[in-house]
Amino acid sequence: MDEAFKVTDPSGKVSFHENVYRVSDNDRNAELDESEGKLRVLYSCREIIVSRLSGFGVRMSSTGPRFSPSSLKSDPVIIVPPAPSSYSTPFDYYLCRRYGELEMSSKRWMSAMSWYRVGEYNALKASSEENANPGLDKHAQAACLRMMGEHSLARKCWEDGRSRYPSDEHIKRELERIMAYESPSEPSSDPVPVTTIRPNYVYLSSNPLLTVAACEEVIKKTEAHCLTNGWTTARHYAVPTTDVPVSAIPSLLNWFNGTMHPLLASFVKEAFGVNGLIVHDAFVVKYDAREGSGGAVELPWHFDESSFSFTLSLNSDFTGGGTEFARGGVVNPGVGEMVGFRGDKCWHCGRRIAGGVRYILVVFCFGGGEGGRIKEGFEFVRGDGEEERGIKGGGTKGGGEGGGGGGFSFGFDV
Ligand SMILES: O=C(O)CCC(=O)C(=O)O
Ligand SMILES: [Fe+2]
Repeated sequence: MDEAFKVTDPSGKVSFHENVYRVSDNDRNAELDESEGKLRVLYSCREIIVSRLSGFGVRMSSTGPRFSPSSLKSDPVIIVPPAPSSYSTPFDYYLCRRYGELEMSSKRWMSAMSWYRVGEYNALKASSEENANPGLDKHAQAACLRMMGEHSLARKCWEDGRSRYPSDEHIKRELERIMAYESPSEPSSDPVPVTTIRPNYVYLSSNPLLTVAACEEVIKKTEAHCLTNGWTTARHYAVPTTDVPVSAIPSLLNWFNGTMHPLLASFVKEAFGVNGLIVHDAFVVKYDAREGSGGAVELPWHFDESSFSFTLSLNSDFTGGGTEFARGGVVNPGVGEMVGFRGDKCWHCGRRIAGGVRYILVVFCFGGGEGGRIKEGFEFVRGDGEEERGIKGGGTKGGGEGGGGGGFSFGFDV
C-alpha cells in the first residue's frame, strides 16, 4: 500500500485493503473514493478525511498560519464533529482552529466558518494567552465567505475584523489586496480564443495574449523591483513559490488592472462561460536552475485558493518546466500564452526545470461576484441544515448554490 495513505484509526472504524478504504459505523459501510488527491466519505453525520500526505497542500494566500502537513502526518484520521450551535460554547480555540482548518481543506466552508466563529469567541476570552488570536479566526471566517462566493460579505467581515483587531497583519494585507485589484472586471472587447485541454477544467489560449516584448517588460520590472526588495518565498502556506506580488510594483499593477484583468475575464467567459472575475492574487514566479542560484526549480502538487487559476509564460530560456495536471498532462505554453484552469479542482504542480530560468505570471481568481457565482464550486445545500452533502468520490457537485439571499442564513453577524 502506498506509504502516503497509511492511516491509523484508534476507533477501529476504518479498514484498508490495498487502495480501498472502508469505514464501518454500526451497520453502515461506506467506501472511500479518491477525489483529486483527497479521500473522503460522509457517514452518519461525521466524516473521515484522509489526505494524500505526500503532496498535501492548498496554495492558500489568505488564511493565516495553518497546521502543517507534518502535524497531519502524525494524526491523519480526524473526525470533525459538527460545530456547536452556539458560538459562545466554551471550547479550546486551538482545537476550533484545527477543525476549521480541516473543514476548509475539505471545502466544507460553512462548517469551517462555524468552527472559526467558536474559535474567535474563545480566543477573545483568552486573549492574554499566547496563540489566542481572535483576528486570525475572524480572518479565516472571511476567507470561508469568499470561498462561498459571498464577496461583499467577506469584505464586510474583513472590514469588521480590521476595526476589532487593528493590528492583525493578515486582515490588513487582505484588505490591501482587495483594494489593489480592481474588480469585478468586464471582459476585453476582443474575445480570447481558447483550446480545450480538459473540458470544463483546463484550457489554453489559442494565441499569445502578450507579445514577447510585453513579457520581457514584465520580467524587467519585476527583477528591478526585486533588486532592492528581494523576492518573497513564504506568501503561500504549505506550497510556497519564489514570487513577487503584482500589487507590490505600482507600474505592473496599473498594467495588470488595465490590460491583463480584462483578458482574463474574456478567457473565463470563453472557456467556462462565466461573466466577471474577481482577482484574488497575482504574482510573478521565478524558477531558477542555474548553478548556485539556490532558487526553486519546481512546485509540488497542490490545489490553489481560487476558482480559476492562470499561468502565463513570460519566457522560454529554460528546459523542462510547464504546469502538470493530474488529469490533463503537462502544458508548457509558448511565450505570452496562458493556461487557465479550475484551481480548486485540478490537482496540479509546477514541473521541474532542468536548466535556465523560468518566469510565469500566476493569477488566482474567483468567478463573477455576487449573482455570478459558480454553482458547481459549492458543496452545501441551501438552508436545510444538511450542509455539504454530496461530496463523494470523483464528483464534487454540490446540491445547491452559494449562500446569501433567498432565506439562507449564515447565523453570523459578519
Ligand atoms: O509552475 C507552474 O506552472 C504552476 C504554478 C502554480 O501552480 C502556482 O503558482 O500555483
Ligand atoms: Fe497552483
